[in-house]
Amino acid sequence: MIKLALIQIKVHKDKNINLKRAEMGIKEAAKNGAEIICLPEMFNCPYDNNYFVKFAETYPNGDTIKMLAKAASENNVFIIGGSIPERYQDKLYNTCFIFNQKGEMSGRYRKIHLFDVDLKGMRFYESDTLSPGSDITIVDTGKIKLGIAICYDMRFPELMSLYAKKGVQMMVIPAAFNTITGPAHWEVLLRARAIDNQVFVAAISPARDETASYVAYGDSMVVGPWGNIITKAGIDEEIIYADIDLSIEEEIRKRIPLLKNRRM
Ligand SMILES: O=C(O)CCC(=O)C(=O)O
Repeated sequence: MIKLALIQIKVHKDKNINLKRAEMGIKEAAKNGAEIICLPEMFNCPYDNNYFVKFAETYPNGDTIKMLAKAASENNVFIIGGSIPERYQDKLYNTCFIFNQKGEMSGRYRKIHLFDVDLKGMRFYESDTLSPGSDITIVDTGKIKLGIAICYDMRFPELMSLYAKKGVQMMVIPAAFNTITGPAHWEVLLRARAIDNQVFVAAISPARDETASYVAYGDSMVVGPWGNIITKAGIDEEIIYADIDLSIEEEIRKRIPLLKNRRM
């Protein structure tokens, strides 16, 4: 059994408040026995192109990056650090930093599929300020192999299949769906990707803030490899926990051997 915690927090316009809230959440989750702790997409910065440039940080000296490394070692936990705007050379990325229990960076994932959409009533072009990443990121905690994707990435099944083919046992997806696509697609996509690939899927959203320029959906959840919802948050701030039992995944893969039966 591996104890997982998803920290669904509100994102404020003040970065320091976001860091304090995340730090407190990590401490609480660790005290409750969580071994792997996950934060939401853009947890340190409003999900808004106007803020990405101002809030961006560079590894290893950014405040958020230092806080995550310290929190991982102080609490002896593995942290999937949601995502933050990262400055690298002359570009900005939507990046997830991952730290092991010693506070060492054990992976970094830059969102591959940027959210460039024009929905009725909402236009969002991440590519106005951000550049796409190009590499998948797999981290081994010693107990479980995790694949990282960010939000819109979950709409691209071939990315998730690539992770499954490479032996990933759980997808961790920091995300921030909204109140238009959330009710329509969030749960269906997460359950579908879990069933497609017979993996656990953990998706972590910010809590809903109706006053924000982009209203995140909430409803963070952990889905099992059978497509069942193991645990689910509401729309407010909350930490949810799940016990991950990899023998269930093994059993499901034995019963329906998709990886073996696959012909393309
Ligand atoms: O795909 C969606 O509906 C939402 C995606 C999104 O908000 C994101 O990629 O940050």
